[in-house]
Amino acid sequence: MSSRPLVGVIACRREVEGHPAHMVTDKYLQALRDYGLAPLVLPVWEEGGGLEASLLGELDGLLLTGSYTNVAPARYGAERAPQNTRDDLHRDAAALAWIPAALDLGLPLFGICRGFQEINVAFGGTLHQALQEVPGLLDHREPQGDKAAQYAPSHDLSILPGGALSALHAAPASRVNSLHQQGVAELGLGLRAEALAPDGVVEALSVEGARRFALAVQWHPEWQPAQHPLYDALFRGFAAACAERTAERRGLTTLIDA
Ligand SMILES: N[C@@H](CCC(=O)NCCCC(=O)O)C(=O)O
Repeated sequence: MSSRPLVGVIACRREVEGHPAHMVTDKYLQALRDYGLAPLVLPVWEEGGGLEASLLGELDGLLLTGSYTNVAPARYGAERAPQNTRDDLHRDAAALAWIPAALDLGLPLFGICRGFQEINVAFGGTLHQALQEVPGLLDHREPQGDKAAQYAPSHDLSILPGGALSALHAAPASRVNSLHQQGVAELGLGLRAEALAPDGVVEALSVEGARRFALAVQWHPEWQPAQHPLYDALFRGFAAACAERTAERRGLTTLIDA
C-alpha cells in the first residue's frame, strides 16, 4: 500500500475529440505529487453528483481545482450576466454534493479559484459574475502573454490576522497571481475571510469550525509552489492535514481488522 495520502481531485467535464471527457490539468496533480500526496482524479456527472459522496471516506483529502468554467448562476439565485458564458453543470453537481460530505467526514479540503467559488456557493454565498464590471473593483483577469506572464504575481494581498491562513504563513502581505473574472459578492454563512485584494475582494476563505484544513484561495498556488513562500505554505499545510487523516484512517482500519 502506498504511504502517500490519497487526495481526490475533482475533474472538469469537457468535450475532447468529440466525446465528453473528465479532465484535470497536470499542474494540480503534479503539485500534489511534489508535496508527497497521491492524486486520484474523480469523475463528475450531473445525475447523482458524480462519485457517491460516501466514497469520499476512502480518501485523505479533496482538492477542488480552478477551471475556465463558472458555477451556474442559478446555483446562487442569480440571473446569468452576458459575460458569463462557460458552464460545467456536471462539476457543479459534484462539487456541491462533495463539499458538505467532505467536511462531515473531516476530510482536508483545499479549494482553488473555481473551487474557492464553489465553497462559497455551497455555504449559501453569491458571486459577482464579472468583477471588471463592478464599479470600484479591479479587473482580476489574467494579463496577456504566455503562461509565465499569466501566472506571475499581479496584485497585492493582505492576509487577515488570527486566521487559518495567517497560521500557515505569518507575513501580513504577499503578492499573488490572478486569473479569474468572478469573485465573492456575499460570503457564505459559516465562512471566514482570510485574505483580501487591494479592492477588498475576498481572496481566501476558511470554513469555521472545520475539523481539519478547510481553506480556499482565489489565486493559483499550484503554479510553481516551491518558488513562492505563501503557495508553498498552503501545499505544506494541506499535505500535513492529509497525512494526519491518513494516520487516523489507517489506525481505524487496523483496529477494525484486529
Ligand atoms: N471561471 C472562474 C474561475 C477562474 C478559474 O478557476 N480559472 C482557472 C484558470 C485555469 C487554471 O489555471 O486552472 C472565474 O472566471 O472566476
